[in-house]
Amino acid sequence: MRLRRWATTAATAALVIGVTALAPASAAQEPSAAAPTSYVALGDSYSSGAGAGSYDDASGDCRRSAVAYPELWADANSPASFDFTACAGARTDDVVEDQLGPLDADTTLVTLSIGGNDAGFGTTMQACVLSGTSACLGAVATANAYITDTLPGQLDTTYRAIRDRAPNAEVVVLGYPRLYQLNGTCLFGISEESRAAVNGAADNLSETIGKRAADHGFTYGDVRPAFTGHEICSTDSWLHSLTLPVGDSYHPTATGQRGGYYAVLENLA
Ligand SMILES: CCCCCCCCCCCCCCCC(=O)Oc1ccc([N+](=O)[O-])cc1
Repeated sequence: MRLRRWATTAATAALVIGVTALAPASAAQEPSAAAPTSYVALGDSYSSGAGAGSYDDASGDCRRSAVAYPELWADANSPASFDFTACAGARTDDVVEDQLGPLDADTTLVTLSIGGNDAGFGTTMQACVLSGTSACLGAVATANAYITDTLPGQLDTTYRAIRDRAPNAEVVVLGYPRLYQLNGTCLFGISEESRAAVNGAADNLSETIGKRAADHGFTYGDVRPAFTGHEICSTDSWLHSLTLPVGDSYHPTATGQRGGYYAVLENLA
């Protein structure tokens, strides 16, 4: 074996010239150790950690949290490089235009959640909260039609751009939780019928994202099981209900980032 012969030759040379510690033996005998991990975290507010607190001041309106799942993964796995470009409010085209800078052929891991804002997460929840059940059901129907008809193509474009820029990376796409525990312990808020409809849209969104990810050879992490029992109206919610100011509304708490998102990612990458 060429490398073993090189190691023997080097050891001999070391003896001849009187060097006793040229290199650790393991370094010479394991030249193909795994390449260092280079991690890039893309996506929207569910990935930036809006709602979790401990924001990086420098991230401004992107609201990147020190306890968002990408930071938790980086803390636990000490990648050689870590770039966190996820941003609250991001849509698919924002990822392509603003977030892919750090990706290159050395990138080994990419994670993201994306698609909820394209599908109208904010306007849908606003209709549900402010305008009653019938408006909510209408807004959810509009979101479902978008998720079925338009979002798949937008995800394809985004995933292709990621693969082009990071040809060697494992790409882990994370979905979204159901927001509500049905028949739970909610004293106020939207109607039970509206809650069920919103959950249905969350399922449609997660299933659509999972299918597109699989078709691109990406790994999909379904967070719905991890959040089960921790939805709004449960007694141990990992999601904010309506908050003031509204920016944290319907987003994971710090516990949700850890127990819902990071736990799923750590099992996959
Ligand atoms: C799409 C249909 C709505 C039905 C509900 C589905 C439930 C779960 C899906 C969650 C999708 C969340 C997408 C990401 C949310 C996001 O970035 O929120 C923002 C957070 C903050 C801002 N902002 O401007 O500060 C804007 C948006």
